[in-house]
Amino acid sequence: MARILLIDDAQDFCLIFATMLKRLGFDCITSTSLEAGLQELEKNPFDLVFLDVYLGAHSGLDHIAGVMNSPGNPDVIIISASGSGKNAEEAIQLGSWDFLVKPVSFTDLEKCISRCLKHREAKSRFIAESTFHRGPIIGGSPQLLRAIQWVGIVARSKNNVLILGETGTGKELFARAVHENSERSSQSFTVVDCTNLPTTLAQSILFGHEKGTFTDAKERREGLFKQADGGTIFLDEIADLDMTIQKALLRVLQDHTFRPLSSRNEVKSDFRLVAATNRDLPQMVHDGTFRQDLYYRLKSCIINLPPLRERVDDIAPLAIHYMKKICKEQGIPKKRFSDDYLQALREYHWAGNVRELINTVNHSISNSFDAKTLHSYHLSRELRVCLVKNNVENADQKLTTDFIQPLSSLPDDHFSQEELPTFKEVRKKVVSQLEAEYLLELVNRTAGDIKAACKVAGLSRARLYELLQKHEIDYKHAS
Ligand SMILES: Nc1ncnc2c1ncn2[C@@H]1O[C@H](COP(=O)(O)OP(=O)(O)OP(=O)(O)O)[C@@H](O)[C@H]1O
Repeated sequence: MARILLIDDAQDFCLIFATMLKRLGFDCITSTSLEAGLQELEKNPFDLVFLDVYLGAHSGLDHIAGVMNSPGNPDVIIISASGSGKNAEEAIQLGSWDFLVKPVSFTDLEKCISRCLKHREAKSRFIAESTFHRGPIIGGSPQLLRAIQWVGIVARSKNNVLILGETGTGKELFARAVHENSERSSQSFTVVDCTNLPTTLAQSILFGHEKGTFTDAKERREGLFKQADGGTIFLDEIADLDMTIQKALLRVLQDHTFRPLSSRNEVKSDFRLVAATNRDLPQMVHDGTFRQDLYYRLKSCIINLPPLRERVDDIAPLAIHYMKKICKEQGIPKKRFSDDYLQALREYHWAGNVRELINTVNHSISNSFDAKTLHSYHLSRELRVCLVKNNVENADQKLTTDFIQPLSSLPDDHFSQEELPTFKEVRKKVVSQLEAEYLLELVNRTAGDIKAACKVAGLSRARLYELLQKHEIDYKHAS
């Protein structure tokens, strides 16, 4: 029987809800606070979680992803006393199955639960039956596994696919996975980098041309859409296509036919389109730089790739995999990772995602010479500055000596006194050293430009002057 949890701070509602579910034949566990609910989720896997929006100081909406990533990967239904359209939209965008407004009628509740559980069952049957080849995709975080599951489902359909994610999240890797797991896997996978497609030649590169169409057209050219016949065409960075090509593409997507430049005949191609972008397409549609009709055509099947900072569990396996690969390529023995190195990787924000992580590991390997173990001091200066800055800002919440020590060695005499200093004294000393280290780097990087320094550091001019004075740093004579 399905396991259902309700997290709602209204005790009387919990009672009524549990009674309604009992009448529907379900046992429902109820938690009257978010904390209690999250603990309940860690104890036992659930199939379905009803989550209130206003939970004391918390918003249920902020915890949809967390709940969905808990053991059993439950589906989430948001339940709220206020029927705010904005909340409903946000809930669905964040992955909630439905949005119910209190009071919920017995019939609506029954319908909603039965649909959700039926869909959940069908999905798990489908996943159990399908064999998904993840190829070179590394990682086991719940967020990544969910994306992989979805790729498995999407790959078997015939739909066009749109992959969304920040730069370096693996959009091309996932596009290949869609192809490799589809019935077209034995056919070609054609990659088009729309960013580097020269506008004047784009039509001819994509759709082909006849001999003599323009001065350099010495031969007839087939075009990439024809080459992809039977296979998959991957349009990377589709947002960079110019408006004329967007219009032509829309037609090609509708009919799967097109006319090469200067040709009298239409050409047919049975391709499957997978497109990707790291841009905000709805915003581009709003700004008039991306065609709305094309966007609607593309968005029927979307794969969202989460950024690396939201799936911290993938960082170590990825780093280890790429460390082994790089060492093998360079013909050197494998390196070990110290705890402080892995901890530093976990703390960083990875704006460039997996691509940046690979470059970082590569840099650390070169920087470690013949050392067998990588430590945080083998990381690039830029990354260490970011970490130090982060650390200073969050010093009060997460100051722990084992994390700070590798980033910035403690003062030499830190534990040399006979008596162990108080935690407060050590903290003050270490924070002060980190501040000085950061400020020196800041001043050097901004070449003494105080305005730029304030912007980078996110500090007011007065606060920055105060800190510079405290550490006796002369910003005017930065090297
Ligand atoms: N989950 C993963 N497992 C293994 N390697 C990965 C993973 N995700 C990304 N990579 C690697 O990271 C690098 C960047 O990935 P990819 O080119 O697919 O990103 P992208 O999202 O298409 O980036 P961009 O938007 O900049 O084109 C590649 O070397 C890819 O192999």
